[in-house]
Amino acid sequence: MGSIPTQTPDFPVLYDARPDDMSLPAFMVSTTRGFLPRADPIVSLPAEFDALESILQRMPVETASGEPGLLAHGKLGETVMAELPDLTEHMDKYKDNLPLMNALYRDYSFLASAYLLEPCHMRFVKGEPYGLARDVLPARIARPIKRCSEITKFKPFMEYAGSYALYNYRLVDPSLGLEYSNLRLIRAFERGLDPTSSEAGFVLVHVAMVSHSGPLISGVLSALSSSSSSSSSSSSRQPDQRAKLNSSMSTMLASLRQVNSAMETMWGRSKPRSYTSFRTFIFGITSQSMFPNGVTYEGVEEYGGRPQSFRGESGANDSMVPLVDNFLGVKMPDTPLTEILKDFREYRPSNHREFIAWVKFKSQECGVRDWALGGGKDEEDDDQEQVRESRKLWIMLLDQIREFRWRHWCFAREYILKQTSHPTATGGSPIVTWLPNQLGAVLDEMENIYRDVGGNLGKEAEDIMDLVARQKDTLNKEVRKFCEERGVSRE
Ligand code: HEM
Repeated sequence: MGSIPTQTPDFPVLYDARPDDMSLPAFMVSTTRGFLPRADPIVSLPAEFDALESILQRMPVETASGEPGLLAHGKLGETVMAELPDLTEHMDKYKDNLPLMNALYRDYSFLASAYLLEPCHMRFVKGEPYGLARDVLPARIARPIKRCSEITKFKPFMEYAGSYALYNYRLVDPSLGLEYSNLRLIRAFERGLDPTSSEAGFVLVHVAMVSHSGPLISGVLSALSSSSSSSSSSSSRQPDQRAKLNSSMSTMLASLRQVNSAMETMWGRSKPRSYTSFRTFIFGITSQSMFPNGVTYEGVEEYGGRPQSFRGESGANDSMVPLVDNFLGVKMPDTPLTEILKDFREYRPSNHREFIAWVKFKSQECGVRDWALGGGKDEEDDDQEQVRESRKLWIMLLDQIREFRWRHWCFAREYILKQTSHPTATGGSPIVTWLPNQLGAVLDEMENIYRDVGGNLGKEAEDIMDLVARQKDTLNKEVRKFCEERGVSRE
């Protein structure tokens, strides 16, 4: 890996995503592409993998031509056993091309999930419970997925960024870029190769949201650099640093507003009633009734025949919200549900994970929160209007995270809770209580901060806080109702 031109001396965030550099991992944080891969995903595999390509094209319930595919007839498992050789030996020829390794990881992970969950899908379409999935991944899938996951540093199971969502889009016309109507899926389980399908809408709305994350990252970086004084002692901050902090937070706010408005398009692009039919294939192994004893990865020496367990792909592995949580230092309750939130961090591209951890460390080291909220020594020296602006922006940033998590709770209600009684989400979290754990924490945080700074932040902030009080009440009632109906505990 050559030297990388970076934005900050502390963390190698790219300001040039270097799309043609195949020696770098596909996913590295950049101020231009944010958390999207450095270049649009590789679509085609080398000829040695033709057998894999052929099965993947015939695999979806509805193929690109509109014909029923292998999963429509429950024929995937036998086709894999009849046609797919173990291609692991070809993988290492390409190991220095990390984006290509990522494409192979995506494709093997699609095949692995479809292979394992095919029996559950066949029961689901007959209106039966999921029952048990296959619990042995044959060597012809297990060995190559293990090898490319080692090289790409993903888990050897489908992940959100590296596979299902962020490495699964192509552009119809490259000159039109990431405009929504120009996006198509590369791989699908159900009807996703039709761009108007709910499966395509579900995935592509994630891509559309993340396409706005570049300015979020620039804003965070510049807010952190404005907050660290040259001597790292808060008393030496200059007045223009607060102006820079405020303008950086405004940049973050503008980006989050775009992310949230892209999220709102989910309702029209992916229908609540269609979600459960493609979701069968994105469940993980961890905490799922379909995999009571994990999955054995045949032929993978390192596992010595011991069954493995991995979480399923989930937006919970996206990096935007955790980035802002860490920048703002949002306090999560000390509950087993928060432990799941921490575990989700393990399922991200390693560079995203390191960046998010670095932001947490840096934000604490610089004391951004205290300074922004006017609790530091500088308060008397700073222009009071500017301090008030910082406080308001802080509340407004939290409000964007509240909005994201509130809409999310509405998604969970409409796409999942009203459609199915299966108690566990794709990532393996308990469906009724997990999202409210974090949403409740943000609502509490907003009330605490607003109270501690003494309010008085203007009409816009007052309206936000009124909404917070109402949503807190509604959330409590809804969670209580769902818990009672389903007989689950709130913790
Ligand atoms: C129909 C749309 C969606 C549904 C039904 C849905 C469902 C869920 C569920 C059930 C969880 C709990 C974690 C788990 O999987 O075990 C979750 C978490 C999460 N999802 Fe989604 N999701 C949707 C869309 C999105 C989109 C578009 C994004 C954008 C990046 C996203 C980002 C997240 C995040 C960040 C979390 C963690 C929430 C937190 O930290 O409080 N989701 N989602």
